[in-house]
Amino acid sequence: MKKIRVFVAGASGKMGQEVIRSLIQQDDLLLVGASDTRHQGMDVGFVVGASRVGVDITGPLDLEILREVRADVLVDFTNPQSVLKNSKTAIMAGVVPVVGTTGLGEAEIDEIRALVVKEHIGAFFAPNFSIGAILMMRFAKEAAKYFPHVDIIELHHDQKLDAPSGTALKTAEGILEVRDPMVQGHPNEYEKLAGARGADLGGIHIHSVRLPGLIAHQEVLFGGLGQALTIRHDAFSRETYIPGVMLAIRKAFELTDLVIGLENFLD
Ligand SMILES: NC(=O)C1=CN([C@@H]2O[C@H](COP(=O)(O)OP(=O)(O)OC[C@H]3O[C@@H](n4cnc5c(N)ncnc54)[C@H](OP(=O)(O)O)[C@@H]3O)[C@@H](O)[C@H]2O)C=CC1
Ligand SMILES: O=C(O)C1=N[C@H](C(=O)O)C[C@H](O)C1
Repeated sequence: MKKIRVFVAGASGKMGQEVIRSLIQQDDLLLVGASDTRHQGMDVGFVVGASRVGVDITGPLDLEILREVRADVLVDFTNPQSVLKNSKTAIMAGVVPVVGTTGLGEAEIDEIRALVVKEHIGAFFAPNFSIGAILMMRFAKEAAKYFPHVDIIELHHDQKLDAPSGTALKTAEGILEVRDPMVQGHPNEYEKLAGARGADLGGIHIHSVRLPGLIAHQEVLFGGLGQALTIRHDAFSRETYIPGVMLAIRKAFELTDLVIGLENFLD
């Protein structure tokens, strides 16, 4: 059986470490390299069962490293500043990027889409790899057909760089596929403190909370006549994302275009 050769960028970060711990236990996937700007030049040990598996962390990703190790897939959990360059480097090296890093704007996604077409290769981006979060987004889209008034509160750990979260944005975009943009709240309302009503996407207000102790949480709050409906998802550990990442590596390997969202790989 040919193993899928996987390179991980952001390897010593919170997500990168979880991904590597899982990757080295998969029979059909092979970790061929790992890069990180924080711990470059280090051999990081991962304990699997009774053994210690050493992984060399190289510095920032480049095209030569990817070619040298004959990677098939690049998994990227880095940061909003690095992800565009890393994804383009992978595509140019003939490697399929599987990207969990959030914070890219529409223009940057369009750039990736154009490059994917030009280079005849696949690419996969997912703002959230957790099945519970995918269901939350699906249920929110369904509820919005009946409850057009909706606010989103996303809550994350205080090391998160981008706000609002990729998941909150995708939830709002999904809702806007089923209900038109509209003004929510009183038309004459005003903010006594800037930002009090949160960010606004098509009238959907998005509120971002950052606190130590949190991982990733989101509430989608719908208000209707004499009633309210709340859909909430909590990630209590980063293990929640791993089955989705492993599935995406296997599926993305066969892609020939840009696909966004894990829901595309679910029945
Ligand atoms: N899609 C999903 O399901 C999920 C997405 N995320 C997203 O994934 C990203 C990473 O999250 P998290 O693991 O918590 O973040 P961390 O900050 O813990 O890890 C990111 C790591 O990437 C390193 N890095 C930065 N630039 C590069 C580069 N060019 N090449 C190699 N490594 C680099 C950082 O090093 P340094 O400190 O030197 O910058 C850091 O060690 C975030 O955008 C987050 O929002 C997180 C969880 C789930
Ligand atoms: O930074 C994080 O931690 C997370 N980021 C993603 C996002 O922006 O939605 C996914 C999840 O919420 C965890």
